[in-house]
Amino acid sequence: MDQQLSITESGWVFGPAVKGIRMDSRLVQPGDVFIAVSGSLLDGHEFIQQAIDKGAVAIVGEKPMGRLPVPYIQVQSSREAAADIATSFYKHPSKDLVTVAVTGTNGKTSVVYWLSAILNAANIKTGLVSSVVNDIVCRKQPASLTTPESPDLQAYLDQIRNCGGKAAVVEVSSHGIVQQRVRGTIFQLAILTNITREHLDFHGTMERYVDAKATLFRMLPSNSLGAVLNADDQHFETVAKASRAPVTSYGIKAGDIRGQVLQETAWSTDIRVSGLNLDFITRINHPGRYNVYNVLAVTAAAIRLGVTQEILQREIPNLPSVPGRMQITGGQRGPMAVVDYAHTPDGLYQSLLTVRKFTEGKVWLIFGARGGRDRGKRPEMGRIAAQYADYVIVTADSPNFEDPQKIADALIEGIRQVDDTKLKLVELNRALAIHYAVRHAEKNDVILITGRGPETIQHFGNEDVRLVDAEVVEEALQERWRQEGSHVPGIS
Ligand SMILES: CC(=O)N[C@H]1[C@@H](OP(=O)(O)OP(=O)(O)OC[C@H]2O[C@@H](n3ccc(=O)[nH]c3=O)[C@H](O)[C@@H]2O)O[C@H](CO)[C@@H](O)[C@@H]1O[C@H](C)C(=O)N[C@@H](C)C(=O)N[C@H](CCC(=O)O)C(=O)O
Ligand SMILES: Nc1ncnc2c1ncn2[C@@H]1O[C@H](COP(=O)(O)OP(=O)(O)OP(=O)(O)O)[C@@H](O)[C@H]1O
Repeated sequence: MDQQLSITESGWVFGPAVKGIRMDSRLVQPGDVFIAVSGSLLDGHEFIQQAIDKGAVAIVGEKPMGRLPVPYIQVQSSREAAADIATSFYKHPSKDLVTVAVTGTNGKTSVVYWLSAILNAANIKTGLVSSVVNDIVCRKQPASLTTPESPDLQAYLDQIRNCGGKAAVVEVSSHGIVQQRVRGTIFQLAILTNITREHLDFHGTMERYVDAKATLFRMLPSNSLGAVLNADDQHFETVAKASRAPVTSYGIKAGDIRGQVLQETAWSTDIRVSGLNLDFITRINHPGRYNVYNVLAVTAAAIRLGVTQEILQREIPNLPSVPGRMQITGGQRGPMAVVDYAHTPDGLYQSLLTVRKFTEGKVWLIFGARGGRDRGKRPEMGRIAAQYADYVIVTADSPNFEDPQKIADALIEGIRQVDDTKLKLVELNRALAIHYAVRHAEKNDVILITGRGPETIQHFGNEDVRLVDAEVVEEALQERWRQEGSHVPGIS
């Protein structure tokens, strides 16, 4: 049996037959090393035979195994080993790139998109790894997790390097940090957007959630470009203390880099940016105060990466839309519909507040909550809905293996605590819920549909149903306009 994988004092050594690293047996191809993980739902060790049948040349796991037809290496932690093996196999791609991590409860994808746009505009070829898409400079691939498992992350970074990329901006979730998906990645800069309630099903307490985020900053080398932190966030001090690297802070109320809001309209905000030798006025063509914070995070990071004030001032007004974030339909004729990915209490609050600002009529909210995720946030989101929307329609998000009615009940409980009369309808069929709102809204009302953004599949147990909020609302609007006797193109 050829030894295709071994561990020596100086690290992992690979034989010539090794072609890739996989943690999912279903994806194994001939020549791959398969790493078996004992997960929360399944045990990867049970898929070792499948991996071998598919051509795995070596197996790594954390349990003793009987005799196998390929070499088996037992380790303490499969996830840690996976990260070490992957960084070694792909020859530490993060060291050859300026690799930037973006973490936080909300705003990660927006910051990843916008920082990479600014860096590309500054002629620094930049790839990105995000929950929406992975852009490896020479092509784009759809994403599944926010932060890929370590072998996939290292493979993406390797591809970015091979495609001539000089920098990579990586969205780092708290799951990703705890599950060692970013172990071994050398970040030059790490950005924190904010920390509010989320994922307590996974972390248990807020302290542990904050600590998971802080771990990313503990990982920053002391000689790196540093940490970029939101000075207005309640957990700023905790995370700043965790960072071994220099801290650059940003904010509206405090921070090394300060944003002063000069003028706000429905769609844009004019800001003056000052501090750290910066002083310029620019326009953010995206709605909401939260996007001022996202842009300030991008600005602080870009400055640390050597981008000039002139480039920032010129490019901030051109920052691209992020799919499924404040995506507007039907504005010309009304009612207007907004699809937004808000799925945390703070995200929902920010989203409703933003929509409220540009609504002359009533605000309709259509929302549900994801099954199998933080249950405690549901009544809180119900309370926020009843407080800031005029009409609330409770529907299904992606229930996964939970009963959609029970999820709805938890949201309704919160709504009832604030104002029973706000609850307009409970309709678990999301398409019907959207059609109902479009049929009943007045022309100057706004219908906000939250929770799923650009997602295409709703999971009901083992059944997958295709549903894209933006497509359904567009179809409903067209139907309404047809009945009103005039057809107007939907996307405005
Ligand atoms: C809670 C969590 O993070 N779970 C992730 C984790 O699951 P797990 O460790 O429990 O794994 P498991 O499903 O029990 O399976 C055990 C092992 O068997 C392997 N397996 C499984 C089946 C098979 O046929 N063959 C096989 O080899 C799996 O690849 C895995 O390595 O590892 C799996 C393999 O990579 C992920 O698919 C799974 O993500 C689930 C689907 C998920 O939804 N994760 C979300 C919560 C998540 O991680 N989200 C964060 C961000 C959230 C945010 O930003 O809001 C993210 O970073 O994406
Ligand atoms: N800085 C922010 N503060 C609070 N809410 C925000 C912020 N930025 C965005 N949001 C809200 O959160 C939603 C998701 O934004 P975004 O995708 O950028 O965040 P995210 O952290 O990447 O989320 P995920 O990792 O779950 O994709 C937006 O649609 C908006 O409603």
